[in-house]
Amino acid sequence: MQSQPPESYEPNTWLQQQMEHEQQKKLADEAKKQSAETTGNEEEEEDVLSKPCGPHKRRFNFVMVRNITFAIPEGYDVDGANIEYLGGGSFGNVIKTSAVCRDGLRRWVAIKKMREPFFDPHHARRIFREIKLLQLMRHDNIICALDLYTPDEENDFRDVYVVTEFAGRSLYRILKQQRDYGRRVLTEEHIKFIIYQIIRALKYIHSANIIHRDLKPGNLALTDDSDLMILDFGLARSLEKKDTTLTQYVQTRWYRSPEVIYWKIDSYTNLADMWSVGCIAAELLTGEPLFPGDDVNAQYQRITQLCGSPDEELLTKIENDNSSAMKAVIQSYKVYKRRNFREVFAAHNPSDDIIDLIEKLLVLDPEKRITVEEAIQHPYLAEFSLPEDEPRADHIFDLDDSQARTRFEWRDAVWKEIMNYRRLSSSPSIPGEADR
Ligand SMILES: Nc1ncnc2c1ncn2[C@@H]1O[C@H](COP(=O)(O)OP(=O)(O)OP(=O)(O)O)[C@@H](O)[C@H]1O
Repeated sequence: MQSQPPESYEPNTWLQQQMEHEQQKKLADEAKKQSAETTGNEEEEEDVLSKPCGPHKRRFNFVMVRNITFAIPEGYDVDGANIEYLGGGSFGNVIKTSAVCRDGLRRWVAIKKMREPFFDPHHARRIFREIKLLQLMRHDNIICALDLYTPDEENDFRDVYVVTEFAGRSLYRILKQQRDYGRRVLTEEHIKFIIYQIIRALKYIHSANIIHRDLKPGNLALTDDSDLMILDFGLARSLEKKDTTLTQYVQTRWYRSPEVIYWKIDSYTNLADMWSVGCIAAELLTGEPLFPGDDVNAQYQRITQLCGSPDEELLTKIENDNSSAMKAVIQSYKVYKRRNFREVFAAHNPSDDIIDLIEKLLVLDPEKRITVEEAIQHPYLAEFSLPEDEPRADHIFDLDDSQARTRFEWRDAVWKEIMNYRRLSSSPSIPGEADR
């Protein structure tokens, strides 16, 4: 059981403190802006920077974007015209700007300000995992942390910022635009290259014993050259570790595998990610989400209408892995036969190979689903396949996140991550860094 927070940190008080903190920053920001406007002094920008603060005594500009105050470190571009709001999910808000990096190049970067990172232990653990994985992953198709900071002092630590390379537009936005304008921008070649890169990244992720658990178009970004990056590792976890607490958050339901939603809740494996790849591949082909169920029952119906109901063998596994009650529930649903995928997708003129791959991905029984190592060798991807350039992780990632911690202990752990963050050559440079 999680220990209770001290009284002064009851959620309401905590929230109130967060809001006051935001308010103070807003006021400071406005005051600085006004003073800059009155003097009209070009050099005023220097004065807008805060005093050195945070664990590394960096200086910050406090910039408002969509009513949210972002602490942007000295050295990053803070010209409002160059700052773009990319979006906000349940766990943070993201902006795009640029910064001169340690290798001398200017890069577009995405700055994510975590939303109330230490609100409760689950939330705090999610932030911890995301930060940990963004530092561990080193792969062309996976986003990694270029900077990790807070403007706060340790005794008043509330805000966490993670900087990653700007990875292009999200696949969600691209697909939505296709639908909105009724015009296809993703060609067959694009689709194949996208699927190849997702599977190439998953080969690495799974070899590190990590399950992503949240693969969906919104977590995949594409550059103008069609280079793909997997974003967002907040829901990822180590394979061996059981974790009941986060199950409720897992994945946008449409891309979730049946064993995650219905029958193996806590013991699913990395094959759950392969189901998500199947859903994404079918969506790329048709332009529409494959299983857009309004609720879990509707979702189940859509899945079984296409993939067929569980057969006797799978029902026995469900009974053994879960319970006979679960088996009975599954049996109470209407029974469907698996459809012929070639016929279902015929209107989109698919190649035999893409249909064969989707059929092998969208298999109800995870033990019979294609693995990432098999998928990357599938004939559909042969055109891009280059085994010597499809790296596996060189070790299993230890997330150090299995023990129960209070949100204050998670906060301490995140503080340590920020303190010990090792900057890359592609990380934004800190002015005067070379002299430090
Ligand atoms: N490095 C990046 N490059 C390009 N776009 C990014 C980058 N990081 C985040 N984004 C975009 O910013 C938006 C917000 O991202 P964020 O991870 O906070 O939310 P989300 O994934 O939409 O939601 P949730 O975290 O609730 O699943 C998304 O549209 C995402 O595609």
